[in-house]
Amino acid sequence: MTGGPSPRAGTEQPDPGHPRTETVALPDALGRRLAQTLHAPASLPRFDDSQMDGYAVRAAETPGTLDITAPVAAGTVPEALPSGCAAPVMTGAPIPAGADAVIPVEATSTRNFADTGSTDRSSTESAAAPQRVLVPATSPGAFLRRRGSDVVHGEEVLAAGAVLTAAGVGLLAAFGLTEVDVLRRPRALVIVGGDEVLAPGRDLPPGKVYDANGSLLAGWAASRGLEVLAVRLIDDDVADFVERLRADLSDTRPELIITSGGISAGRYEVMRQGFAVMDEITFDVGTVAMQPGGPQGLGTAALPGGGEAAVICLPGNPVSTWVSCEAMLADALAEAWGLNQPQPWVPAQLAWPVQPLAEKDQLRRGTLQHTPAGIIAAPMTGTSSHLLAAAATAEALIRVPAGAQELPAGATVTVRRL
Ligand SMILES: Nc1nc2c(c(=O)[nH]1)N[C@H]1C(S)=C(S)[C@@H](COP(=O)(O)OP(=O)(O)OC[C@H]3O[C@@H](n4cnc5c(N)ncnc54)[C@H](O)[C@@H]3O)O[C@H]1N2
Ligand code: MOO
Repeated sequence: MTGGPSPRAGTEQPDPGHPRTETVALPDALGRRLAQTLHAPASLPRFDDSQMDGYAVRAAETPGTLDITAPVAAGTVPEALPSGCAAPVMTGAPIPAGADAVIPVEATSTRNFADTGSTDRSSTESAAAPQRVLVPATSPGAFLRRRGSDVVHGEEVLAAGAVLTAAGVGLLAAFGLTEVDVLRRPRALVIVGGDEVLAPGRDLPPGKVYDANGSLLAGWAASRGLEVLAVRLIDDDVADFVERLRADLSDTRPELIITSGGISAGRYEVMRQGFAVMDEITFDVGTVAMQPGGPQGLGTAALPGGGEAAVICLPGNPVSTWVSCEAMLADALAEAWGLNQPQPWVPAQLAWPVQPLAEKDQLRRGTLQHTPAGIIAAPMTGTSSHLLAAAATAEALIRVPAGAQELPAGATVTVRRL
């Protein structure tokens, strides 16, 4: 089995029941994708300003001794600079008309504004403040930040679909924006369970286990850029599962359904048995040549009134579920919906010998050490898919390709940092 959810262009509207974009407040826009191309609504900087705490001068009047005018604080509008004068300007302050360069204060006879006189922004009076300053030679444009030198009004700054980084969010705020239109996150429904699986927080009768996968999948899906609509914890009652899923298809209208467990060869395989009786679901289950994460299901669910959801069924062992997400589903989401790219697979050298499986790639959990010679990958002891505690300390997946021969220490494998 290859692939993931049926690929769709990142901006396509899969469900007519939901708008393609939404408006979010700026801090919440981090990591979201822009709905429309952004053209700069203003030039940045908005005015010529000073790059340094220093003196605004006419370059042609340097070097020399100049009269000191009133200081120019950031956030004020200065008088024009008379000839023969130097205006103290603070970083970010507008440049007085007539000045064409700034000389950092430490390059002048003043050395440091902090020790010279009043902190009253409007005051020109100070017993300690010198009246004249000796400045070195400079040239026009020195230490000036020209209006529009970052971006010019009307210029394209970010393309539709671009992921907003922290710098991107800061840029929107610098333009004075408080909210932005972003592409809606694909809507995911998580279904986990089995008769033995109970929600954490309750007493645990003998033979039962707490649901690890609901939280695991919900957290992982949100971190990959999905909107998690709900986490449904079901038991092995097939009729109940079908009824609840039909209600969810109608009410929550997911674009992706991620299930965990209930798909292998047992007597009680609720997902597999439930999907089989639902006409609105096409579904196939098979095995990929990978351990953990062998059993996998893939399908689609038709939504009432139009639209469809991709159905991804992951094996129930917690490490199998998790490894399936990190090694396959992340790539499928990036390809299908343009969500964040997972870490690349990169070469590394085994820290110690490893015996591969004969016919399946094995995804060992391990730690990485970065050395001048490259990355050393140390696989953890134990390969079984119930070893969640070990997985929780892993830094990387280590792909050990199928083969008969033991791989010696130093053999090259590929690793994906988690
Ligand atoms: N005869 C065969 N048996 C099994 C095969 C096979 O090929 N033939 N494959 C094995 C492999 S590999 C895996 S992986 C599992 C996958 O089984 P299911 O996806 O059907 O998962 P379950 O049987 O429901 O559960 C497996 C295991 O995981 C625990 N589990 C399930 N859900 C949760 C949860 N939400 N939180 C915590 N733990 C969970 C469950 O209790 C079981 O221990 O099948 C093998 N068997
Ligand atoms: O593939 Mo199962 O996931 O080995 O445990």
